[in-house]
Amino acid sequence: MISLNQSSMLGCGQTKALLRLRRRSLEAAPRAELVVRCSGVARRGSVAMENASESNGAAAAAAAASVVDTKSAVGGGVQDVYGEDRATEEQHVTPWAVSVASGYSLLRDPHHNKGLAFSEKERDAHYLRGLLPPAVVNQDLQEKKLMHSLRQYKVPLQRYMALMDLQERNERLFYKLLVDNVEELLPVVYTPTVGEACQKYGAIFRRPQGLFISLKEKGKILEVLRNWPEKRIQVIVVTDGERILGLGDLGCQGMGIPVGKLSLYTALGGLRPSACLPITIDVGTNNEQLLKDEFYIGLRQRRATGQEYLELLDEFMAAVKQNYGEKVLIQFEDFANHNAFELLERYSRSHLVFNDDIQGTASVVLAGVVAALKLVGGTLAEHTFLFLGAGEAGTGIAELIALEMSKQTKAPLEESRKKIWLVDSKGLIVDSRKESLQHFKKPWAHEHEPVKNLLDAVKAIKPTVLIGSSGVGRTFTQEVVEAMASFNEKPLILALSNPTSQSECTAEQAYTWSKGRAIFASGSPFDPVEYEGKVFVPGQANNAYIFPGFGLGLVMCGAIRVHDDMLLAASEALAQQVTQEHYDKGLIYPPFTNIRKISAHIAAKVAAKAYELGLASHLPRPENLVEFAESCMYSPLYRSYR
Ligand SMILES: NC(=O)C1=CN([C@@H]2O[C@H](COP(=O)(O)OP(=O)(O)OC[C@H]3O[C@@H](n4cnc5c(N)ncnc54)[C@H](OP(=O)(O)O)[C@@H]3O)[C@@H](O)[C@H]2O)C=CC1
Ligand SMILES: CC(=O)C(=O)O
Ligand SMILES: [Mg+2]
Repeated sequence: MISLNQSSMLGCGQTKALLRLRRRSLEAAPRAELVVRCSGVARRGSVAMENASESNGAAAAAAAASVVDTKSAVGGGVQDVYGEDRATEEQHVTPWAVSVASGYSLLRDPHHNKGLAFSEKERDAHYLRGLLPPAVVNQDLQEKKLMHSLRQYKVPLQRYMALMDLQERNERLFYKLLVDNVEELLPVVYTPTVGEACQKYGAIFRRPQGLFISLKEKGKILEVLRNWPEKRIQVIVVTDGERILGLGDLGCQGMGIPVGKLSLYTALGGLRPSACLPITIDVGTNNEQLLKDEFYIGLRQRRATGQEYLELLDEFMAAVKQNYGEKVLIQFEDFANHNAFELLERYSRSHLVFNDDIQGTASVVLAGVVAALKLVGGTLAEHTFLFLGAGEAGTGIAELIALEMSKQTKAPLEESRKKIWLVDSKGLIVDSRKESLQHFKKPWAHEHEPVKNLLDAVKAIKPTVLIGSSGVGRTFTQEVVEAMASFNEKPLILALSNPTSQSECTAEQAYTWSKGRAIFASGSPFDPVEYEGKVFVPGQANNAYIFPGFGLGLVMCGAIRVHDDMLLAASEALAQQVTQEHYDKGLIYPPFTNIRKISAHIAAKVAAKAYELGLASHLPRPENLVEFAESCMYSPLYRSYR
């Protein structure tokens, strides 16, 4: 028999096929999980047991031992992950033990708990009698009940907390809710509510949901990684909390962002929850309010910078590679731009790194713009772009649009860049400012006289596309939108800043001030708007469309590096999912309801590009990459336990 440990070394499609085969051959016998304990911390080993009943416990243990990874050495029945079996007598080792999750501990294990959905047979086999009330209900009914009770909460943060509790209690049910009700729940686990959750994270903190790596852990980051109970990590989302959405420095409380992003990796992209690791690097915070807050959960010091900061990051990146290998995807999220560009550059040749704010946002916005061409006409190169905000999102998007323009027109990149203008807090970026500009702004310093504010820049540049990426709310004023509408039949206006409070304008403002002519999308969702008897449905221009499918594509082909052409491929795949029906509603993105299908197409295009570029390591290349992506996706449906 092949162990689950062995099977998980296979491609995920093969693993699924194997699991199906096993399930059939064992006649869906209920499955118990081995729990490996170390100093009181429950560790899950992906090991199947033939039978967990007391009467044949010895046989079960023997069977379990026979199915564990071949790497396990001197007995123990557990893979020798950290070389303890090989340790000499002088070396310290971890006291591993093996036990079976059943009874009360099974109910308390979020990965395996099914609540009232445990069948009569499972209740007998797993010592659950009396621990549950008599009713047996199915997962659909559990979902119906939970959605009903979630809808009773009028305060979004209460919904957020209820969902986080569910994730901690019953992981599969949490993901089933998220997958089946994505449009309704996305604003709860993600922007805008996750922003409020981060602001109040200390006060609402109950149980840690990811790894906290602070300056205190300097020199022992590898050990900290080893404290995490899962070993086969495929995606890490890491933040240092310095630029959380448009809310600024939230220090250690930024943890809500990696947790939220990774729940989308699973719900929207189908990555296994156990393969996802949220991490917050705590180097302090410059947020005075948090430093004074008695409930603050992070280091109470101002941010480390320079050499001290980089040394911690270097140690972290080296430890990740050492512990999880070359192919773990590290997604940087919500770092401040003075670190974000440098970190991406620093590790892009040694690690599989992706900055969602720079690259994921670029890919999603390019897709929206390309789709919008069907509504506004012209080619990419025939449009003129103006950004409010020249940071990670703004310059990241600008660069990818310019790259795509150049590919289409065969013009040099410098020429394409001239169609794109950016405004920062000091005004239009022009050549006379070049010397004092941060390096990522320099390519956008075009010849022009100085312009101090957005309205004057709009009037001077006359853009066809206006993109907000400033993190400052209500900066697309009535005058700005009216100016856009005065020289564009259909102005394309994207207010990307999150959360809703920081959106450059609301959907209602965009439609009303443009007299119903704007094509509008925003980073955080807005409800449909009725203007002069017509209903306008605003789209959501958010990197959540891209990163789950993008990450799945990288993981499923075993990519070793991210390449710009993969971002273009993801963007193309997303734009192709916009149908005439969507265009008829004025949408430039497909609805999130179809996101798993969309993610499969994105993953397929990304993987295809990786194979083409020689950056994929899982060989041979599957013939049908869309089908392969779908076959890799995690299903939140309950499994039967033998
Ligand atoms: N929808 C989506 O998918 C995404 C949305 N975002 C959102 O975009 C926003 C910006 O993120 P990011 O680019 O990473 O942030 P950065 O801090 O890197 O960039 C912000 C930019 O906005 C400029 N700016 C700030 N205030 C003003 C102002 N009053 N007028 C003009 N420009 C101003 C800054 O100018 P200066 O350089 O002079 O300081 C800077 O260039 C955030 O709200 C974030 O939530 C980000 C990623 C994805
Ligand atoms: C969406 C996102 O990544 C941000 O606002 O930072
Ligand atoms: Mg972000």
